[in-house]
Amino acid sequence: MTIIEIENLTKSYGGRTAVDGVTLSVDEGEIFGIVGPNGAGKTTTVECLSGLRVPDSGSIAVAGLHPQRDHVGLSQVLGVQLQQSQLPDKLKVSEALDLYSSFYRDPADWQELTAILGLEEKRSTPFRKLSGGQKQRLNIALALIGNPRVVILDELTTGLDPQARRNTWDLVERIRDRGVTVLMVTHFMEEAERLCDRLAIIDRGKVVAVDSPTGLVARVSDRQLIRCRPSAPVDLETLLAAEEVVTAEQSGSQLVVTGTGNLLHVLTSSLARSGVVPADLRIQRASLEDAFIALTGRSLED
Ligand SMILES: Nc1ncnc2c1ncn2[C@@H]1O[C@H](COP(=O)(O)OP(=O)(O)OP(=O)(O)O)[C@@H](O)[C@H]1O
Repeated sequence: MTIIEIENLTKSYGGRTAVDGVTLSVDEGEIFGIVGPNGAGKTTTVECLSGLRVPDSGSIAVAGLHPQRDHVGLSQVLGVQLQQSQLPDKLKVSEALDLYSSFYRDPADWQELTAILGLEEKRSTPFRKLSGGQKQRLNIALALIGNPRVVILDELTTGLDPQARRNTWDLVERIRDRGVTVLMVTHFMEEAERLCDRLAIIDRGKVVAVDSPTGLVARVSDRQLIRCRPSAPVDLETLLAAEEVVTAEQSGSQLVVTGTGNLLHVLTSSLARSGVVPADLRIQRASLEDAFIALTGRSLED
């Protein structure tokens, strides 16, 4: 079932187009990513979705609600964690959670949320004394406090160290496991690849492609490259006879095979039939980053 529907959304700032005809739909229960370089229009899109900005044209529905007309209803079904949200320095974690709970008819149990988010020990700590990761987790708790059906997470892991980033990914999966639809904005390809069921690549205000991470990679290339060190010389002719194998070369002790489909199975079973054991076997495939470059003509850092 579709829970977010965006059709032909446009938004300009002083004559400069930030979002240029974006059409997207997000299914209930999925983790959907919006990926694109700085300035692509990602934040503007989610700000329009959450009712913080008024679009120039186009239509938006979240759980059937209109972000401007049904603002009060929307706030009960949508939780938002925006980039760089700030709380007053002296506000304690428990005070922030109490305050936000009071905005909702049926708030979540924030004691449970702080336990899930690893903030139990920080309940009496003022906002300014929290680390970057703890602030992020508090912002996530505040986005979840209203028991939303949909949560928007914008650049959730920017500024976090690799460990904190991985912990946050686990957390996003746990949020989805609670039945919440997650719409996340990111410019980290690894994050999108790891977490998102589907994602939209946005570039210069337009949607370039929408698909699963593997679907996007396959659009660009399903070519794989396998390297290994076989325990005995390999009959390359036999390997090349397989439909999946495109090239097979032996250089020194290394065997390098490229191909498509279930290449790994074809290679390992062929070697096994001749009693050859492949050591140090490594597979390389195109990455989401490669797909992004092929689809947009530039890298995320451009
Ligand atoms: N309030 C504003 N006033 C004027 N221009 C703006 C405003 N907000 C965004 N823009 C411009 O609109 C374009 C899209 O910005 P937006 O923040 O939506 O992109 P983004 O993809 O989220 O980028 P980032 O990852 O850097 O946040 C950019 O060119 C940006 O400079």
